[in-house]
Amino acid sequence: MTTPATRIRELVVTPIAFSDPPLLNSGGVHEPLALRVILRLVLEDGTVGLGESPGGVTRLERLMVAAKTVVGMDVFDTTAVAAAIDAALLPGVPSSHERGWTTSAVEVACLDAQGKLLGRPVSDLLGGRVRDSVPFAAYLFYKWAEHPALDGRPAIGDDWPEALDPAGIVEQARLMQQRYGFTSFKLKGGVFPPDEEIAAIRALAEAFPGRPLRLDPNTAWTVETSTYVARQLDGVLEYLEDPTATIEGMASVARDSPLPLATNMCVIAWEHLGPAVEQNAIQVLLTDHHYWGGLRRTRELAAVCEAFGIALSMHSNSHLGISLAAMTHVAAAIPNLDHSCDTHYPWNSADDVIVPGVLELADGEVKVPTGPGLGVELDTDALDRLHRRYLDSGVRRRDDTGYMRRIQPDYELRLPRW
Ligand SMILES: O=C([O-])[C@@H](O)[C@@H](O)[C@H](O)[C@@H](O)C(=O)[O-]
Ligand SMILES: [Mg+2]
Repeated sequence: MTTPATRIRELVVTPIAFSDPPLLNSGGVHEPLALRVILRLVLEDGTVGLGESPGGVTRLERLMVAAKTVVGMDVFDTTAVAAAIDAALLPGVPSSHERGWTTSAVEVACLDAQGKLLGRPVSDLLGGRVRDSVPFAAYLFYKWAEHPALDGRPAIGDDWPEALDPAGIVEQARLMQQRYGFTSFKLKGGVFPPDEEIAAIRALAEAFPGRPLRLDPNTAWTVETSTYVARQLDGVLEYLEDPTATIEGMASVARDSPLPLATNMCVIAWEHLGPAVEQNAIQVLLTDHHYWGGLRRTRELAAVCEAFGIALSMHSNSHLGISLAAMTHVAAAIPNLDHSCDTHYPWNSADDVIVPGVLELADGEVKVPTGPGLGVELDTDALDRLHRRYLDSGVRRRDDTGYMRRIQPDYELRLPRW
């Protein structure tokens, strides 16, 4: 009997490390290296599907379990592939959200391989694209000019100036606009006292009149502070993202907030949707295929949001081009994408693992690739280089707080802080 060409022969799992600037958030500061894992799903006929997952040793170990589980399965059986990985992880990983990170990355690699076999873009496998390009927002961060010299290592600079006050944030927004043409802006807050961040948003509103603005302090505020900020920025922000923790906390803010509230923190698994809807805790969901079960499940999530009148946006973490391609395909296939998507890509794109040329951020948008699968090609030299960097660096998990403490020993993580 011959082996079907669509059978999965191997899943190659490669951890990588790439440069990241000193971006500040409510939990500390980004380290000089960020971690991801690149997947190559190899079929019996030699077709290779690409995937990209957030890194860190825990996620890596789970992907290694997935790599053993999927061998011999058919690449078109994505539901069975996800169920098999889920079952293999379940004994040690009770959280469906946590298991979702692994199944999602493998699903993207399966869809890339399917598209290559069929000669069709992934967006076609998701029902077809409803837009030819996907809008993204500039993701603004308070940042230091450079990673300071530490433990004998010299300082590490980058091509974005320091941004620690409203003028610095406006300058960063102008650069983002010049370099990528963004027309909407998100500020990562939770770094300075709320009135300083309100001032930064007001400065952006003055510099970019009529442009959509958002603020996301990653739960740095109490319910009272969140309500205060929402009232201050009524008519200025399109939405306020995760001002405070938990569905209950967000529901309390929502009762008194004139602004829509958005989340990528308190509604992160299917079982959270019921309580969030019952309590009217959120008006916008930032979806993320990396943990919602992949691209098809994200499409389904969009339909659920439509049913309950929840608007849709998209979340991002530090990522490279395979993830950007996957985000672009799924966003292209979702009719009710109500807001431009987040992306960290400008902060990290210099170190990408894909061959340049297909995915370009221009005019604040990414054109949906029309080639087979995700439409991007792996740069294997870049992959080898970033894998070596991972091996040599010794960095094995993201630790924004620990890194901040090495620079400012009296730094304390407090959520809420204000
Ligand atoms: O990279 C960061 O510092 C962000 O805060 C990230 O960790 C968040 O996951 C994300 O961007 C968000 O919207 O909350
Ligand atoms: Mg967020």
